[in-house]
Amino acid sequence: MTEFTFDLLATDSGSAARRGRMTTRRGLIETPIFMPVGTQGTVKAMLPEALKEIGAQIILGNTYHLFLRPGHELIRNLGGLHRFMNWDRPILTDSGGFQVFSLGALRKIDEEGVRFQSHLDGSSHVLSPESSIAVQEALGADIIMAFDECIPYPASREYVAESTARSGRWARRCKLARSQGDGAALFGIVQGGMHPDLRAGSVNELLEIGFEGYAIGGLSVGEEAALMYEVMDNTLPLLPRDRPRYVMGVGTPENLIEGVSRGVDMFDCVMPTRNARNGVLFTSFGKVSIKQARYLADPLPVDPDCSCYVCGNYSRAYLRHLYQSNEILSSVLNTHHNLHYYLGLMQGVRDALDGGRFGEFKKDFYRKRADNPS
Ligand SMILES: CNc1nc2c(CC[C@H]3O[C@H](OC)[C@H](OC)[C@@H](OC)[C@@H]3OC)c3nc(N)[nH]c(=O)c3cc2[nH]1
Repeated sequence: MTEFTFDLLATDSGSAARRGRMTTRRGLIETPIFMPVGTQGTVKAMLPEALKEIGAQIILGNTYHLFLRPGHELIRNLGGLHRFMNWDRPILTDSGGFQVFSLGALRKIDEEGVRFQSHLDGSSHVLSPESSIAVQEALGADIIMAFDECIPYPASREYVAESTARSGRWARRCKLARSQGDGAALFGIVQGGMHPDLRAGSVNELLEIGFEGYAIGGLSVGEEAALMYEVMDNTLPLLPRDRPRYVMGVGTPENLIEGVSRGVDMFDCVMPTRNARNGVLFTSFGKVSIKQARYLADPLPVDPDCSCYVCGNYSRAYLRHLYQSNEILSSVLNTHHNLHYYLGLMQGVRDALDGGRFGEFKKDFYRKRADNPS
């Protein structure tokens, strides 16, 4: 029996946006929510205390990475991933399929699962629905994802259909593989590429199996934003209203606002953390590339409208200096600011939905960017 619930608290009058609350065995999660990515048991450059200070409610871990290094049994023997990384709030782990395809070498996919060579030392491994669930349970994640194939884009309709059907069979095996009494919630992942009928077929199969939540996979794989939104438009209305919807790997601030408008509850993306390490900062008026010469002696904070620790204490000149000097603190401060921006954006969305003014919030979001084309 999982201790997982989802309550729909409010819906927006002018869109499909919704305000919700998840209850997990490690605490509440207010939605819509952005989940910082913590691939190898750390949200890069962030102390857990700093993550809490900026309001992170749940973070992500990666089955593929932790399975290969340091190993899920080692982490289990040390008390699980929460203890290992000193994070006592919820953790969601991906099932590893995507990473095998984006990182693994010489991989071979068949009905059993995926055989691949580690990108670290070339050693051979197999990930299957059963082993992926076992790894995620050993890590102790509070929300675990079904083992699937994230279909590359573009792909032939025939391949999309075959892969989606296989991911459906894998989803059924994942549900059967769960340990009874493990309090984690298992989410199914909808595939189907960019084909509405194959997406609908995938939804129907997952609904028949039954999951605590539903992810839309196979997006943010290089398609145009318009196509991403079209798939959301076709797929989200088919999912149960009383279950969380999670779009994987999404996205830019605009993607989050558009996804919320279409009824998405959960998002994850490496964008705020990866861009931080590359000196690209998110602000209410667009992106700032801190390495640009114009910031050399700029005394202003990154975003004068931002209330974060970084904007309260450091100038653009200093952040540019750190980046140019390749200082470790550059990644720390830039990541702190970018995650504060992403989490703050979603806090603003939740407040707007609570106040019945999401439409105004969305207009204001775009107006601020239009006034300052970066
Ligand atoms: C970017 N576009 C993107 N990312 C997709 C991820 C991975 C999400 C994953 O993306 C990184 O792994 C590479 C993150 O680590 C760097 C992971 O956080 C731990 C995150 O796990 C939820 C997908 N995962 C599955 N299982 N199925 C998908 O269809 C899928 C689609 C994605 N599109």
